[in-house]
Amino acid sequence: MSTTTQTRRRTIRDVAKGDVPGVWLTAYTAPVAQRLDPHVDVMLVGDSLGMVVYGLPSTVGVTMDMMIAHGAAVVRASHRALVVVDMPFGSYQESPAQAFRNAARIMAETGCGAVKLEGGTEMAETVRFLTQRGVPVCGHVGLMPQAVNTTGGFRTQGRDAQQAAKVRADAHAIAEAGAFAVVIEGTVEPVAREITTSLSVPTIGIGASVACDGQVLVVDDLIGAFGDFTPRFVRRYAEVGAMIDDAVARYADDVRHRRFPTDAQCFGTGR
Ligand SMILES: Nc1nc(=O)c2c([nH]1)NC[C@@H]1CN(c3ccc(C(=O)N[C@@H](CCC(=O)O)C(=O)O)cc3)CN21
Ligand SMILES: CC(C)C(=O)C(=O)O
Ligand SMILES: [Mg+2]
Repeated sequence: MSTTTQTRRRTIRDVAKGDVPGVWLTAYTAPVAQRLDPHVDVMLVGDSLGMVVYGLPSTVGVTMDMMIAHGAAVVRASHRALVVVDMPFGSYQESPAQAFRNAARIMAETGCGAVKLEGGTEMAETVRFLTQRGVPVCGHVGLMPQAVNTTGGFRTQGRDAQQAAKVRADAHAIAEAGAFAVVIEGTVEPVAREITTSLSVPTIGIGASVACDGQVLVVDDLIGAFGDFTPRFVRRYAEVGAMIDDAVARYADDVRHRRFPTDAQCFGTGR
């Protein structure tokens, strides 16, 4: 028996609704997962990796194989946080059976503790099908990036009464179907607050106000490592992009002026 502190990995029971807000962040790679693991409750292997890691214009082109490769890396590099893997576009919308087949493959091949899928009332039957068969599901309502081609852009949801009613109905349907948590993205505060008050499972906000039971962000956004755009809901806690620029510029200058390498970086000079 090890004498070091052994903490078993968080499960969906450990991230239930509570007084202390849940800390969720995306992670796509082993080195990042290793750093986040001590600090967060949940690491989300988000399909945002398509835009952040692969330079795709949206999350629509993300594949099962991409999610599985990154999900497995994040699970390998962590031991404490619950790992949730996004189901990519096209892997679950067809039928509950298709969703189960792909969710089971994600869980078996990554070792993650849960999957997440986007959708509201139309996905409730699928969420019920999965949760009744051993697949913990996190919902995702409000701004649903995989629907970018039907919504015509990444648009905040719930600003008018009709939209607000839809986001509310979506969150309730998914929770009622057995989701252990519901991500609310890009939704105005009154709607997020009402949903949070009326659900028994935690709401996890991203651009959905402090009223939610927890928060999630794309980690590259919060450390300033993603430069293509910065949604209004992001707070930058570091400027890693600028640090990389500076480091690489200095390296390039040193190489061009033969200041790198020096003897300290060599295995023997014969001098
Ligand atoms: N790096 C990154 N961060 C994310 O949060 C993220 C991704 N990628 N990729 C997948 C989706 C796409 N997301 C996005 C993308 C753009 C906006 C955006 O431009 N929003 C505008 C205006 C929205 C409005 O007012 O309707 C903004 O100013 O925030 C928001 C969410 C969130 N997700
Ligand atoms: C931002 C979160 C909620 C997400 O779905 C993702 O990163 O793909
Ligand atoms: Mg996603």
